[in-house]
Amino acid sequence: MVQAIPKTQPILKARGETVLRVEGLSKRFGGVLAVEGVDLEVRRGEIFGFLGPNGAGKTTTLGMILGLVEPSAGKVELLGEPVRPGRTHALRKVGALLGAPAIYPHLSARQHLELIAGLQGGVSRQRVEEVLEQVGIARAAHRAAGSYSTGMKQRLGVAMALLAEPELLILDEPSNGMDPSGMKEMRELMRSLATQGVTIIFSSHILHEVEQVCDRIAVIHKGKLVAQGAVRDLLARGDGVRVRVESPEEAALALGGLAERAEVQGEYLLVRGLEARAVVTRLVQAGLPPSEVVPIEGGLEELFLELTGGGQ
Ligand SMILES: Nc1ncnc2c1ncn2[C@@H]1O[C@H](COP(=O)(O)OP(=O)(O)OP(=O)(O)O)[C@@H](O)[C@H]1O
Repeated sequence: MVQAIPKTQPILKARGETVLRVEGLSKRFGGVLAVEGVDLEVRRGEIFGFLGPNGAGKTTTLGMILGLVEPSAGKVELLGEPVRPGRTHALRKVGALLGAPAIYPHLSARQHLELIAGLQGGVSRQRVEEVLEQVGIARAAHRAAGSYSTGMKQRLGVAMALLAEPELLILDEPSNGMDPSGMKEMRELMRSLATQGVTIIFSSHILHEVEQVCDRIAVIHKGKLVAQGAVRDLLARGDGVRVRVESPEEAALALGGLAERAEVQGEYLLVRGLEARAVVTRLVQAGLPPSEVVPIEGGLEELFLELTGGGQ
């Protein structure tokens, strides 16, 4: 279980202020345009999910945000400061875990953290203990990390990223390789950290994971951003209404421009992005009154599959 902890969290700054702004970010690797014109905005205190199928460009984007990968175009502003590889003060306030953490199997979790504390300087012994509690591995902190489960190793990785009391935590596929209970623990850990004031950006190709824990998400597909917004708004976008009409094709034309999407399905028309009442009103005005109106709860999964062409 994740334990609620410290009294020493630094973040009492205004929730909602922008901590990360990404504009027109692109990255080309030779002939591959891995990231193309991505815009992102992440606000303080939120858990922001960066969702996309394998190879969509998530890791490359996070690498550019962290100043590890030089963008081909566009800009990144972290905590109000432009990110330039190798010389960005704001990066000191950012903790990151990209991929599996570097773990020495014979060292305990506590020894890992003490080692990093020594290298970073200015990190107290008390902070090491706080972080162990914070990620929920205090009781196993004396054991050799080689004996830890995948979930515990990831927690240790998060603990390492938290040592310097970051304002922003960036996690690339933190649940990769975990079983469902490990993934649940990671979600609980993220929630617990967010309530302590840490802003979190994490990437995932698993919709379910993102949907359950995030305030807002961005969906990337083939290097391009295809959606960004509050989870509840995107959920609503996946919803729709199915109407039975005499001529679904004519009805689709009548709704053209008003609805986000209108798709003919046999005798029915599936309409998204427009309330049932507005659909009916418009169809009646067009002389095409529906004989049946059925609300559809598509949800995020349907939207995600549509946006990414079914790719996970
Ligand atoms: N150093 C590199 N050199 C060449 N191509 C690269 C490099 N890094 C990434 N790519 C390519 O860029 C694209 C995006 O890769 P990226 O790793 O950012 O995707 P991802 O969404 O993180 O995927 P995954 O979930 O599989 O890690 C892929 O086509 C990948 O092959």
